[in-house]
Amino acid sequence: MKLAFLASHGGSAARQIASACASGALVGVPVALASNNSRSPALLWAQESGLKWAHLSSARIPDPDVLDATILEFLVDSGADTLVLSGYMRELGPRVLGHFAGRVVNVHPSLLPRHGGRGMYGDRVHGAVLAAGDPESGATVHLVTQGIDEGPILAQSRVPVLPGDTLETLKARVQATEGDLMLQALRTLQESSTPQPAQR
Ligand SMILES: Nc1nc2c(c(=O)[nH]1)N[C@@H](CN(C=O)c1ccc(C(=O)N[C@@H](CCC(=O)O)C(=O)O)cc1)CN2
Ligand SMILES: NCC(=O)N[C@@H]1O[C@H](COP(=O)([O-])[O-])[C@@H](O)[C@H]1O
Repeated sequence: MKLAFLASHGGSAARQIASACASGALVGVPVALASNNSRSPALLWAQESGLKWAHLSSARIPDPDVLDATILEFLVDSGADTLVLSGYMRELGPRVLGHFAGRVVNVHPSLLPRHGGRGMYGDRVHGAVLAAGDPESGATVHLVTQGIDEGPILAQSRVPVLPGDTLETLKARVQATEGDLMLQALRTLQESSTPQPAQR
C-alpha cells in the first residue's frame, strides 16, 4: 500500500499511519502529502519526513477543475495507490475521486450520518454534538465519494459524552480514537484488495 495524504492542519492521522508503517503495524509506505494551507504543521512534517510534498490551494489555483487536475497529477507522480484525508477541509474533486475510486478514506469526528456534511468540520462537529445533547459521540472512517461524508462507512469508534464536557474535552476523547480507527480501516481496505487464494 503506497499512501498519500491530504491535510489542512496538523495531519495527526497521517503521522500515526506513518509511525504504524515504520513499526510494521501497517504494511505500507507513506509517499506524499499535499496541503491547501502553506503554513500547515502537516506540510512541515512531510518536508522533514522526506515525503513528496506540495502546497495546492484554491488561492494558488482558483479554477476548481485545474486544481483537481493538479492534485491528481501530484498524486499519480507520487506512485500512491491509496489516499487518506487527514483533516482535509476542502471538497475533493471528480478527477481525483475517479482515479482513486474505492481507495480514498476520510476520518470524520462524529458518528455519521449524524453531524456530517458541508459546514461540519473540526470544532463545529463537537459543538453540534454538545448542542444536540447526544449521549455519545465518536469518529467515523469512510470511503470518500463526491457527496460530503456520504461514502460507505468502514469503521466507527464510540465514546461517551460526559456531564460537564466542553468542546475541548470531547474533541480530545474522540481524537484519541482516530489513529487506531484509521489503521483498522486501512487494513480492511488492504484485505479487500488482496487477491485470496482459490478455494480448492
Ligand atoms: N468529495 C468529498 N470531499 C471531501 C469529503 C467527502 O466526503 N467527499 N470529506 C471531507 C472531510 N470533511 C468531513 O469529514 C469535511 C471537510 C470540509 C467541510 C466543509 O464544509 N468545508 C468548508 C471549507 C472549510 C475550510 O476551508 O476551512 C467548505 O467546503 O465550504 C465539510 C466536511 C473532505 N473532502
Ligand atoms: N470533517 C473533517 C474533520 O473535521 N476532520 C477532523 O479534523 C481534525 C484534524 O485534526 P489534525 O489537523 O490535527 O489532523 C480531526 O479530528 C478530524 O477528525
